[in-house]
Amino acid sequence: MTHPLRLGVNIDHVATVRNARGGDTPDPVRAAELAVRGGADGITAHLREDRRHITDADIARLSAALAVPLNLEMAATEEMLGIALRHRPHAACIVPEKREERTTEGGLDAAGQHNVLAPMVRELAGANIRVSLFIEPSAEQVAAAVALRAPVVELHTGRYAELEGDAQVEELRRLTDAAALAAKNGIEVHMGHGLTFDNVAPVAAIPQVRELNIGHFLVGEAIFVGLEESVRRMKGLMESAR
Ligand SMILES: CC(=O)[C@@H](O)[C@H](O)COP(=O)(O)O
Ligand SMILES: NCC(=O)COP(=O)(O)O
Repeated sequence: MTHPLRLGVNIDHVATVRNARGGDTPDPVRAAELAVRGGADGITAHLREDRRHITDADIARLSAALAVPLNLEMAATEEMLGIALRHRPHAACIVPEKREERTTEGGLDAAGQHNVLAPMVRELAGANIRVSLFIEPSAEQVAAAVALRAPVVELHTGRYAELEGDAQVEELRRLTDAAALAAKNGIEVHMGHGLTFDNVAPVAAIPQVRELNIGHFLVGEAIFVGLEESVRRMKGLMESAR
């Protein structure tokens, strides 16, 4: 059975533009509302340790204002766990962070960080927060998510987005295989990072995928057509691919 495919719109880079001048505009909350009008099923926001874009105040305002689920992306730290437990978003996605990175460069090493992640997953789940692990599309990392009893994985599509030709086809096969393995083990499958109008369809066509999280491209496209329209077009491409 092919489930309906949800779109989570990541509004990090609305905050990037806002922070460029240190003012209040463009407002990420207004962006979230426009994304929802365009068909977003949820909003994703990454509160990075360095607060380079989304801030603690943004998370508080989004938590109060959103009519759709908030997916908080967070590093596996005590600080971020405390913030998540305080705001209790619908979902929390644990992602790797490296200070010097320009953007997320890969998935969480769930296999190598089992002992760090296990109590965090338990505490978030105990607070009725749907926990997701942002991992590479590999059997090892899917097995680690099973061992951690994570209800959701988000498979990293950044490599797929960067590759071309046969290498991209091979990465799509890795994503397809990892999605099937995760679903077979009762884990809900999401995907995200680097997805665009041009590359989303083959990912959206993977039957086990329940949610795509897309941000940077949509915010960039919004400069030309507006965020509501860029979200609407992405949603249409996702629905046509199913
Ligand atoms: C985890 C992921 O792929 C993105 O959602 C993440 O937010 C990327 O970090 P930046 O938004 O800072 O590029
Ligand atoms: N987890 C992926 C996400 O939220 C958005 O990633 P991107 O589309 O900004 O690359």
